[in-house]
Amino acid sequence: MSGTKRKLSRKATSPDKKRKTNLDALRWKEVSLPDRLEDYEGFFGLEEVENVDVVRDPHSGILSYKSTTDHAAASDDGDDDAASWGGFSDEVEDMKPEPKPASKPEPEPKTVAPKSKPNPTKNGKVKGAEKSTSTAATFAGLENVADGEDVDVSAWRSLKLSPDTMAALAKLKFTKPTPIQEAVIPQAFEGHDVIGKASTGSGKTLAFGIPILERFLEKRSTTKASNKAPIALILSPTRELAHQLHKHLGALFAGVTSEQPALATLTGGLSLQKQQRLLKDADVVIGTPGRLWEIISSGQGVGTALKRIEYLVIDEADRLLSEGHFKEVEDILNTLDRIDTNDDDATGEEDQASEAPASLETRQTLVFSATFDRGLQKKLSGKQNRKHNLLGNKETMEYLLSKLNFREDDPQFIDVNPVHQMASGLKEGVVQCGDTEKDLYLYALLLLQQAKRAMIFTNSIDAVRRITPFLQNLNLNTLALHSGMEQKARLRSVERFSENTKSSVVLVATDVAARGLDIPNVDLVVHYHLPRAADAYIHRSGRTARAGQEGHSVLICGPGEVAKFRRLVAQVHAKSAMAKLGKQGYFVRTLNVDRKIVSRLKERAHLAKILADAPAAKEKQRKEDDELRRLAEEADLVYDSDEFKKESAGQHRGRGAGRKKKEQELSELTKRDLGAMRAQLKELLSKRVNTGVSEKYLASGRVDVNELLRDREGGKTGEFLGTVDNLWD
Ligand SMILES: Nc1ncnc2c1ncn2[C@@H]1O[C@H](COP(=O)(O)OP(=O)(O)OP(=O)(O)O)[C@@H](O)[C@H]1O
Repeated sequence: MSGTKRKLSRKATSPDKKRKTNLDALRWKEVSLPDRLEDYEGFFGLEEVENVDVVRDPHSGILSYKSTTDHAAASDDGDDDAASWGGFSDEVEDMKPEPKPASKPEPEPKTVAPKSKPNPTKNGKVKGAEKSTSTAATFAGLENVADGEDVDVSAWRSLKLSPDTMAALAKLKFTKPTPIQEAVIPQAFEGHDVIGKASTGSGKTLAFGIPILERFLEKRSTTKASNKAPIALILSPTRELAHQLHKHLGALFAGVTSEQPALATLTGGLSLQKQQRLLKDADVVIGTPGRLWEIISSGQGVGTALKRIEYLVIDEADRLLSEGHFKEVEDILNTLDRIDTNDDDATGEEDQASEAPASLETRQTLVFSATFDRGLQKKLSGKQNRKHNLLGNKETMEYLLSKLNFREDDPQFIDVNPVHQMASGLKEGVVQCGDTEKDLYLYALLLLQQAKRAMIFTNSIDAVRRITPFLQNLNLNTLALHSGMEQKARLRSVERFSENTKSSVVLVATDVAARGLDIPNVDLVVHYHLPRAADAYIHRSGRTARAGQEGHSVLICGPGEVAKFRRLVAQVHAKSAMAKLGKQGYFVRTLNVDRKIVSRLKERAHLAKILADAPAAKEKQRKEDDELRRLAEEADLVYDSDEFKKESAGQHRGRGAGRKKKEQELSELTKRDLGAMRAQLKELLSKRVNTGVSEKYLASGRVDVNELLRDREGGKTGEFLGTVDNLWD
């Protein structure tokens, strides 16, 4: 099975009501499938359409489709169900732009630079949203914005934005630009290529989103509908980030009162046909390299259309190639850059006679991340930098930049936080514990913290699979996110974690969630495993303390991880350390979690762990048994699993023997054993835990993590790295 299946349902109608139409112009509706079907490889979904007759020509035998009502066929302006798709699930809010005018004036001749700047509003005040000076407003607040109230957006005036964009910003209650927006937007308007670095959660999305919107607004009055092509392509390393970008940009575009840019997001795991249909009408295309290349290489003029983009944006650039997208990224860039002399492009598509010349000269490239190699700027300007690359991503970034066809010799390098890598409102801590105590300490930390919403990062999918039921067994509302999950389930987890920002919820994830995800009000990030590289630590920690808010990042550190963590912290805080030289500098504080309290949680954690691990151990055992039985049958032998286990028990020695024994014990637990444990755990969870301090109880979270992480003037309590003098030890 492959692709989306379509089902036509027939209804009798009089022939005079029928309109001949083509398949893509019909109003296809998605049919919900049972969950088990979603895992079918290559099967993206089922769509159906009503009020359509299939008519066979009596002479030629050719089939055609005739709509029996005006509603069956989607109008040419793209007003179909597919065009309304966007955001985190197939049913999410409608990002569909207003219907477009039937015709537009001729396109303006292409200019090289600078791009013309839009008109500012007179006083910077925009009707249409409430007055606010908050810079911590987020897109999540958009739903609450009431039209008809005033928001003072005069701080944006120096950027000379159009009234439409000013109105859109007012609706978002974004009263002033963030530093990266203030620095990048004028450069983009002047036609420069930009490489932008700013800490996590500092508003990089709008630093490129606003110039794209301005260009769209400027162009829309001069572009003929028939000559329409996307003006921007945004490449994202992960699917989640691509959908996040769609949501953010969609929220900005939705504030434009006149015609809005249409977004198409192309990611794997969701319907290919739907995305291809959206693409036809798109002004701004967001894509992950794999799916984007799949669509470009399938032909249909997509590569040709994308050659005309005026903005190429690479978000989280230092991650793009490390996601294994090397080949696709290269193919996409080659397609964008190829100047077609006669007929074929990379995909074998025929060039359209009406195609505008390749936009190589006018296309600007905007590259962003929170973590770039410190020596990158010098490299770019041709100076050799022999220093070590502290973030370990030099090669991939250098390679990517060498492949990008910048318009200028020297792109503008904008680093708005050269000293501090981490968000300013972030406090970092570490909990030290034994290797086998991590689950227990994680539970203790989640109970002790005042925070309600936490993201737990692990280095493996297996760990996510294990920790999620462990925490669920302890009555913590826990969701999972990893790349082994079916795409819709991934988006559902993010959506459920994001949607109710007031409830207590924990998201356990691999690094697939480390970048770009902008989920409001995450109070705590926990690194269950030490991240493999410093940039991962920065991006994971950056899921909290966003948009000027406060947050905490805590590493649960086993004995074997201490030295590596010290090195990692030294890398991340290297420049801050220089800046603070001679003064006390605590970058990461030890959280002295009271061992007495932890020991009172031990029994709960032990039971929860058995209950979480037993099903997986049983499943593994079942698979092993099946395989051995099959092999025995092939050899004409009788397989007795009990006998086999007894024999092999004696053989398991050395590394992994303990784990194997534990797995076996778990797999042998009966339903009854597990039921008894569940009852015991329930009993324990119903009781409060005495913290031993003046008869205080843990249930309400008596220990304040914030207090533990507070800077103490001259004091050494809770210090992890000590003074900066020791930083390089
Ligand atoms: N000018 C502004 N005023 C107030 N809030 C803003 C402004 N610009 C963006 N934001 C908000 O800041 C939050 C973070 O923005 P964004 O996701 O663009 O950060 P980022 O720098 O791309 O982060 P990351 O590096 O983690 O991807 C978003 O919720 C966004 O709504």
